[in-house]
This record gives sequence, C-alpha cells and structure tokens, in this order.
Amino acid sequence: MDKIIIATKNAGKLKEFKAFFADYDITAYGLDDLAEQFDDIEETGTTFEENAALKAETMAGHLQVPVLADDSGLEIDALEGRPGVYSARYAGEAKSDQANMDKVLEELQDVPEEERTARFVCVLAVSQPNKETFYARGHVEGTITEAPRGEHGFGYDPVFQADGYEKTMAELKPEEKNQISHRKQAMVHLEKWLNVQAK
Ligand SMILES: O=c1[nH]c(=O)c2ncn([C@@H]3O[C@H](COP(=O)(O)OP(=O)(O)OP(=O)(O)O)[C@@H](O)[C@H]3O)c2[nH]1
Ligand SMILES: [Mg+2]
Repeated sequence: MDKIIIATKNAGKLKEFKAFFADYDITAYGLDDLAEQFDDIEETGTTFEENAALKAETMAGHLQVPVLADDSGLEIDALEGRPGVYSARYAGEAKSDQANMDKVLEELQDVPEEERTARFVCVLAVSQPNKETFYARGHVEGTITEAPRGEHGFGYDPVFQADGYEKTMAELKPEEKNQISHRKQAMVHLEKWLNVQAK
C-alpha cells in the first residue's frame, strides 16, 4: 500500500496522520485533498467506535478503496465524561476550538487541580470493500489546566497536560505530541493491520 484516504475534514488530525503514515512510506490524503466535494457525514453514533465506523464505511462504500476514519474526543471525569463524542461541537455547530475550550474551563471553574483528571480518546476504523471493519483504540491520561497554554496542535490541546509532563499538548512540539498522543497509541494498534496488509 502506498496511499490511504482518511475520512476527515479536520486539518489538525490530517497533519498528524500525514506524519504517522510517512514513517511507513504511505501518503495520507484527507477528504479536502480529493477533487470530489463530500457533504459532512452525520455523526449520529453514541460511541467513538460507531462514529468512526460511520465515517470509514460511508466513504469506503462510496470510493471503493480502503478508508481510515478517526473519531476522537476529550473525557473529563468531573463532567461525567463530557464532552466525549460531542467534543468537536461542544459549544455549538460552529465547531470553534476556542469556544469549546472556554466552555470546558468555565464548567471546571470551581474544580480543584486534583479533580481535573481527563483523557483524550481516539478510535480508528478502517473499512475496506467486502471486509469487516478493523478498529484500533488509544488514549492518553492527563489533567485540564486552569488556562490555555501553547500554540501547537488543535482542539483542546492548549488545556490538556498529559501525566508526567509540565507542558500542555499545545506547548509540546508536534513530534513530541505525536509520540504520546491518543492518536499515536491507536496507530500502534493499527500497525498490526498494516503488517497484515503488507504480506
Ligand atoms: O486537543 C485536541 N487534540 C487532539 O489530538 C484531538 N483529537 C480530537 N480532539 C477533539 O475532539 C474532536 C474530534 O471530533 P471528531 O472526531 O468528530 O472530529 P472532527 O469533527 O473535528 O473531524 P472529522 O474527522 O469528523 O472530519 C476534535 O474536533 C477536537 O475538538 C482533539 N483535541
Ligand atoms: Mg466529526
């Protein structure tokens, strides 16, 4: 395999996948790299697995080639797991990273440091015509900071500090984030699938 399509319109995710797949000499393309324009796939599932499969299977059916999709989000313990599968649209359909972070920080205003535990979760689904969907899940544990710090990454990266680190995900260099992130952990499981394909 020398190329793979990622069923995403999220530029931050795509950048990370391009870096991961470059290590296997595979070029990753997002939906905005393709000539055809695609409507947003409605994420009607209640789990990361359901939404990742929806995105991967819809696009694989349409394009008739293997397609990878990523459904991911932030689970905050003090908010009973919110924003979870609703992470992208937590503060509304505009999908504003800034508004989403503001909402989370406001909801955690009176929550002390030791209770601000959270994790990023990433589920990857690979769909191939006439084959069962393959799933890979990864997560990274951490805490929500009092205020945003850092310019790298996307989404909630400026307010998420992984356990054992003093920098937020947005203060880490992209290559540092890519070594520890939920997406990387899921990619490690996907390697098994990639090896099977290589044979
Ligand atoms: O700080 C972050 N660092 C990350 O590494 C990360 N990964 C996911 N997220 C958040 O979770 C939503 C996913 O929602 P999501 O899986 O539906 O993706 P999306 O709607 O943005 O794009 P698509 O892939 O569906 O086209 C994203 O928008 C972000 O808010 C992250 N935040
Ligand atoms: Mg989405």
